[in-house]
Parts: sequence; structure tokens; C-alpha cells
Amino acid sequence: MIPAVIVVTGTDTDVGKTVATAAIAACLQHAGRSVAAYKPTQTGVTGADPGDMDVVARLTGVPTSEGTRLIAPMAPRAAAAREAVALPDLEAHLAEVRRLTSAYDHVLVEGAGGLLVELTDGAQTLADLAVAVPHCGIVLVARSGLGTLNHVALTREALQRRGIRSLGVIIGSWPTSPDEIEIDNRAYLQDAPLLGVLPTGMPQLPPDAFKRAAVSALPFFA
Ligand SMILES: Nc1ncnc2c1ncn2[C@@H]1O[C@H](COP(=O)(O)OP(=O)(O)OP(=O)(O)O)[C@@H](O)[C@H]1O
Ligand SMILES: C[C@H](N)[C@H](N)CCCCCC(=O)O
Ligand SMILES: [Mg+2]
Repeated sequence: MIPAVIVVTGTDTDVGKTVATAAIAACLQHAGRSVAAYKPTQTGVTGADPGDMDVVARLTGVPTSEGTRLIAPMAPRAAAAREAVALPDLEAHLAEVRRLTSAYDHVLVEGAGGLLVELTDGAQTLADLAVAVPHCGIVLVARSGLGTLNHVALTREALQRRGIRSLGVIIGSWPTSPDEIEIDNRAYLQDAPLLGVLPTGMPQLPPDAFKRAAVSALPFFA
């Protein structure tokens, strides 16, 4: 059963969470489900730049929203301190998730960086948000190369310790010609379970082709 709220985290920043969020949204749309996406804390963009949710909207057309947008390409608390602004608190993020959940079949929530990056001035993280959202599930986006097995194991341990339901792992960018390390990593991740791999080049596809590639890559959601 695919939960109403799907939280998308990663083993790190820049691993492909945004593209995976778009791919999951495209699959759910393909299955006839209504979808919205939410980014509690966007950093590293100015007012005019496209943020993660703009990428998701471009690739899928789903409605999106952001909790806050900060300029410095840093962790949220550091970026907010530079601008001397307060971050939205956890209840504000939960209120937005509830608002979206009341209007759409599924809400995708993309974190900033990895699972335990602090998103609020009270040092609460995406894990705290997931714990507070009943019956949500987390998707973990990981790299393909050397080092990813440990990063996946660390994040899964953090999820298990908090009793957060892990739906599985997505490899954010799967090369056309994977090397032997990447092939071994993929085999070791099968029991995670590995929900799928996103072929390198997906975000450069036009929306229709992106949706077809997403449905092929992530049958769990389609
Ligand atoms: N399958 C892919 N093929 C090619 N490029 C990709 C793929 N997936 C992600 N990328 C690129 O890698 C970069 C990082 O991806 P993305 O923005 O999804 O990471 P992220 O984990 O969401 O980062 P952040 O922590 O900043 O939110 C982007 O430039 C994105 O276009
Ligand atoms: C700027 C970057 N693209 C993300 N938006 C924020 C990543 C925060 C990572 C914090 C950390 O783990 O060091
Ligand atoms: Mg992102």
C-alpha cells in the first residue's frame, strides 16, 4: 500500500532527491492519483532562481509549495542565520502537509540534504517530521558508487531507531555503463529494498518522456 504522505530523503545532498520526487510523482499520476509536492526548506536559490519544486513542477506539472526559501547554498539553519531570519517551525510544516493531504491523494515531501539535517530553529529534522506524520513512508535516494552502502545503512539505522517506515531505496542516477562497484552495490541494495534506479539523463528529458522513463524505472509507484 502506497502511503498518502511519502517523504523523500537522501544519503546526502545532491544525490537526486528532487529528480526522484518528480519521478515518483509522475508514476502516481500515471496510476491516476492526484499528487502535490512540498519542500519545507529550500536553500541555495534567490527569489528568481528555480528551486527544487520548480524542477518537479516542470517535469510533472504537479502543484508544489515551499516552506521557506533561503539564498545561501548551506544547511537551513546556517542559511537562515546569514539572512537573520527565523525558520518555519515543525508545526508550520505539518500544517502544510495536512493542507495538501486534504486536497490530494499523495503528498511528496522533499528534505534538504540528508535525513538529519536540521530544518527548524528548534533543531528538528525531516525525521522528526516523518515521525509526526501518521502512516507516512520514507524513500531513500542514494548514489550508485563506492561509499553508498555505508551511507544507506546509516540512514536506514536512523529510520529504524525512530520507527519510521522505509519504503525502499532509489539510486538517483544510474550510469549507462555502470562499473563493477556500482553493479555490486546495486546487488547489495536489492534487499533494502531497491525500488529502482533512475537512468542518467532523466531530468534532461521532456515531461512526457520523463514520465515514461519514471514509470519504467519505478514500477512500485506506477
Ligand atoms: N538521473 C539523473 N541523470 C542526470 N542528472 C541527474 C539525475 N538525477 C539527478 N541529476 C542531477 O544531479 C544534480 C542533483 O540532483 P538533485 O537536485 O535531484 O539532488 P538533491 O538530492 O535533490 O539535492 P538537494 O539536497 O540540493 O535537494 C542535479 O543537477 C540533477 O539534475
Ligand atoms: C545547498 C544544498 N543544495 C541543499 N539545499 C542543502 C544541503 C544541506 C546539507 C547540510 C549538511 O549535511 O552538511
Ligand atoms: Mg533537491
